Amino acid sequence: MKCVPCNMKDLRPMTEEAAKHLMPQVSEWSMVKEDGIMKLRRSWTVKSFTKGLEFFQAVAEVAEAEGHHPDLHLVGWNNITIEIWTHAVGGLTENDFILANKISGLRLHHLLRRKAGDTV
Ligand SMILES: C[C@H](O)[C@H](O)[C@H]1CNC2=NC(N)=NC(=O)C2=N1
Repeated sequence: MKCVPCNMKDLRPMTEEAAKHLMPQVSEWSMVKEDGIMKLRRSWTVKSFTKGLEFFQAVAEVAEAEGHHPDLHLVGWNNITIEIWTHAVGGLTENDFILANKISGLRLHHLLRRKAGDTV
């Protein structure tokens, strides 16, 4: 499935209930609510800062192909957190789940720390 443009008139954030229903499809991701905005969030620990940038590059390619863009955080040199939400509607849309799923499908094992707080 592909993302649809976020500026379509009829695009509205999904309800928390609807989002919860979709969560099993992005099982490694969590749903968080921040300032009233629901987001998908996932963290990884990478082997080095440079590997973190490689990780971001791979994610950027998916984001560009979809025309849907995550918030990328690289903090404390090797901790990556990605948040996905639809800025245009201030919440979650199906696009966010599509993007999360595509990011989960990337083969990025070689960039990750073994004893990571995350099992990919
Ligand atoms: C037209 C195009 O789909 C929009 O400008 C997109 C670009 N990427 C986007 N990404 C995200 N995450 N949210 C948006 O609202 C958004 N808008």
